[in-house]
Amino acid sequence: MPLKLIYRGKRQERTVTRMGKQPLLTIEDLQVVITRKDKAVPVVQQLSLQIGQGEIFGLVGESGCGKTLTCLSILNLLPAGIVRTGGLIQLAGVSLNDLTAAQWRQLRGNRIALIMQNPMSAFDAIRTIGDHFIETLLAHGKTDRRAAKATAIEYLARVGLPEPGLLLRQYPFELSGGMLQRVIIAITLAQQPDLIIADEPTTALDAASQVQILDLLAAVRREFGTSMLLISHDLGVIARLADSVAVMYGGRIVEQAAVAELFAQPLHPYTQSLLNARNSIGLPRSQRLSFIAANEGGCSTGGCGFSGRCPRVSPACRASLPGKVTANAGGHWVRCLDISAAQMGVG
Ligand SMILES: Nc1ncnc2c1ncn2[C@@H]1O[C@H](COP(=O)(O)OP(=O)(O)OP(=O)(O)O)[C@@H](O)[C@H]1O
Repeated sequence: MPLKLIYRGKRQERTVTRMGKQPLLTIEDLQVVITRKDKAVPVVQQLSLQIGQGEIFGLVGESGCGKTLTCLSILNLLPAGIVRTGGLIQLAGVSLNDLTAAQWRQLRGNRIALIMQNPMSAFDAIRTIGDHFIETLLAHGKTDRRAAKATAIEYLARVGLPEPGLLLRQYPFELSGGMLQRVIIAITLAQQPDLIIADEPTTALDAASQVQILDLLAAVRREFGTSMLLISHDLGVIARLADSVAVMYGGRIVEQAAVAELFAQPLHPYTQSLLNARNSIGLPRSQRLSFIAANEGGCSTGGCGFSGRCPRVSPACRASLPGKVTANAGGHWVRCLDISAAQMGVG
């Protein structure tokens, strides 16, 4: 069932400013470290990105490259033993660096909402969908219980869930994974956040539910103008939804571009391997164009983190970290020493 949305107030203004010049989220030089056996191991380094109003920004990379810790840094929700040691994070031009605990509580959900990978883990098994929905709205100071129930019914219907009144009385185990993810999206939308962070929102779902949830997120952006940071290890998901994409490897962004540009002209050898691996899904392993081994995690502190696996490696790659090279127009850049002038569109 399609979203039937009526623009009101704040929402209407947001749609008008969609894809405008002022970035909604700015991250500059984010650094995150894990303490392991009294040693600080960097796991996210030099990470900078901007997400525009109404933009869907994809962050892609294999397991352990630092995608989730980047999201949790934005929400100040890093687990114990993992700390942000540097970087600036701004929402609509306002720094989030020095917020109090109360300000963070206010910001989460109301301004920035998180949709996680496994919808079941977001629910308490002994509480109904209605308990979750209504208490979330009340906790964010939106309204009284009666009005919260009416809002819950309205938003459950908007995300295409049938019989929302009945649904409020059901328990999480009575719903499929796809339905629970819809409930989470409904709860998220009811709080009218400026930014949704969707961390692998379809990974735990069956194939049919995956497509439905991706279509729903596309409709949310179209109808509400909400900006999104979409995390995925799957380039197919990014291609379907995102406007721009950053490719992460070993805790760093190694390439960034508009989605169409990245797919048409991937420059970093790691991005090329990711695309080749995707194109060869379904073929026997021996016939695949390439196969990428799992990343051990942690950032390289010497040369390029991909140098150990790179087919185009040179001694210089192991000696120093490649800087950002701007390629073509439209904000496409890459961290690689082996980029020719022709590839950069200047030769
Ligand atoms: N709670 C934790 N304690 C210790 N190390 C952690 C913790 N969470 C993440 N890490 C480590 O930090 C690095 C980055 O992890 P992160 O979860 O951000 O990766 P990811 O790209 O999101 O991977 P995945 O797709 O598997 O979730 C990895 O080496 C991971 O092992």
